[in-house]
Amino acid sequence: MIMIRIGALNRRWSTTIAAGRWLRFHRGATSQAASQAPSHQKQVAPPVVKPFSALPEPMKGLPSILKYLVAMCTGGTSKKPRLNSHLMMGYLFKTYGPIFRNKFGSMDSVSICDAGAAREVFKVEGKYPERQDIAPWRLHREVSGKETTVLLSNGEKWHKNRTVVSRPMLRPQNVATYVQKIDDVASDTLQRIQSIRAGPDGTEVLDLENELFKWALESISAVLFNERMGLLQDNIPRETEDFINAIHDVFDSIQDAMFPDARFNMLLNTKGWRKNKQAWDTVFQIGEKVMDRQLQRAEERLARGEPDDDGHLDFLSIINSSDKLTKEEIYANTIELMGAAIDTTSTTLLWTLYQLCSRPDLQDKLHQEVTEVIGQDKVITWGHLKNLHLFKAVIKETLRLNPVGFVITRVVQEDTVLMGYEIPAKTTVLMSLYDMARDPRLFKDPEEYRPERWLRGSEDRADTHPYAFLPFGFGTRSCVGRRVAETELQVLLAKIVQQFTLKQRNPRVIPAVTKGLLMPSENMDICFIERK
Ligand code: HEM
Repeated sequence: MIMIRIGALNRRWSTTIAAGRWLRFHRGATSQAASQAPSHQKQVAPPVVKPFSALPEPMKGLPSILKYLVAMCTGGTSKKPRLNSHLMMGYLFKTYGPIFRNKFGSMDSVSICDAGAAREVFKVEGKYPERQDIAPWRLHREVSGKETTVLLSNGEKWHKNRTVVSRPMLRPQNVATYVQKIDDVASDTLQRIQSIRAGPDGTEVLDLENELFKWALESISAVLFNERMGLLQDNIPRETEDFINAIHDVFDSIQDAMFPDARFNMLLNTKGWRKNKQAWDTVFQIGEKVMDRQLQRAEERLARGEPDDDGHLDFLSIINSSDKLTKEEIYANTIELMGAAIDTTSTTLLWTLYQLCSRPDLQDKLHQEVTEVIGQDKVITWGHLKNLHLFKAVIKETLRLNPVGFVITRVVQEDTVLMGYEIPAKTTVLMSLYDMARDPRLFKDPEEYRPERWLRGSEDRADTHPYAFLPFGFGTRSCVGRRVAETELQVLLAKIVQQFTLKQRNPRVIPAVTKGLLMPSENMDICFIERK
């Protein structure tokens, strides 16, 4: 058992009370801690804090392999059994309450579904916040001698890489210079959507998931290298196709390579591990080739004293000129950004289009907004984006109900107390965005897709607990591609709404499955019908 000083506990308890007060004030208490909070501070004895070992623990004592099999069976939306972590977590929260401990192979973590407790976690994330180890990805770097950088490293190493990468990715002045490239790609994507529509009435995009995936990869390549990969043409180069498939596999294999234990899977060379390794090998092999070509071009341009094609420096040239990173670190950072940029952004757009299909009234409102803000302009600019308020609200609402990264994780750096339990330093805490979004104490009518709740001045507007909605994470370790992702999403969505109305061929609810990220479980058969 971990010994914690009483003074430190009291201090933390008062912050838990503050979080609880917010919630009771707004919609009633959400956490156990809050519900136990005393009404007259003076007369009340310090609350009893339970030890770590008292945390509810599903399937306590069962071997990991058995737990894994049971977990596979609770993830029953897809045809074959698979580990649908978001469903499993939801089931466990319902059964064991908003906090429980999970021991799985070498992993020992605590899961929470409580905004006040999430706030407490971030208070002790430390100077160099750490996420849950993505062991299969890290182990691949270890065995192949590749660097871990902004996504996968920790401590001072992470900080050094993050500092270099943040500037070109997050500073609004820099992101504004990417809008033209993002707009170019979106225009080509729109043309492609128009030309490949098929199905009985010629309006359906048959493999929309893959088409949006190509859009996201084409967009991020334009931002990172200032190079178009040619993905929106009919005949894609073989190598590019391999790259796309490999990026898919990186996510698709993550659960099979991670559970019940990543190192064990590596040693046994299981199917999941082999798929993960092969995918990363391909991503590095092709990615490094593209970067070599780009760096050489950039150096030649520099030697001739010429700026970039459009007068701006691309991401790769900026980080290459920083002198703070080795060539291997530059490669690994860029590849990690690409890996993090593609499925996340394309799936978010896919979920948004799906949600819009059941809200024709909302499509009309979006059309009205885009007409007012952009009018007949062909190119969408940074200035336009500032005024697309409903578009922003729509994307936020998608990320509330369908957060592609459905849990945020942190390794707490100090002993703390969460919802009345001692949590020792170095414990990994998983915060479920998916379950918080469905909690009626945090969101009114939580299951309803209602973007209006995010609009200032709207009747539906309600205060949201600041830690209940974190689709891009929190603090210094939050998503470094957030601005780029939001820009890409707003620009393509605006162009789609300008030209089409959206309908599902067979309207139905599409459940999510977890393939590393929260993905649709089946093809959505969305039709793009030309607006009159
Ligand atoms: C809708 C799209 C996206 C979503 C929902 C999303 C979400 C997230 C989340 C939840 C995290 C973890 C944050 C945390 O632990 O606090 C993250 C980290 C990260 N994201 Fe994104 N992301 C998106 C797009 C992108 C794009 C386009 C890029 C690259 C251009 C990117 C690059 C990264 C990187 C490098 C990290 C790790 C940052 C670090 O550890 O310092 N993401 N993202």
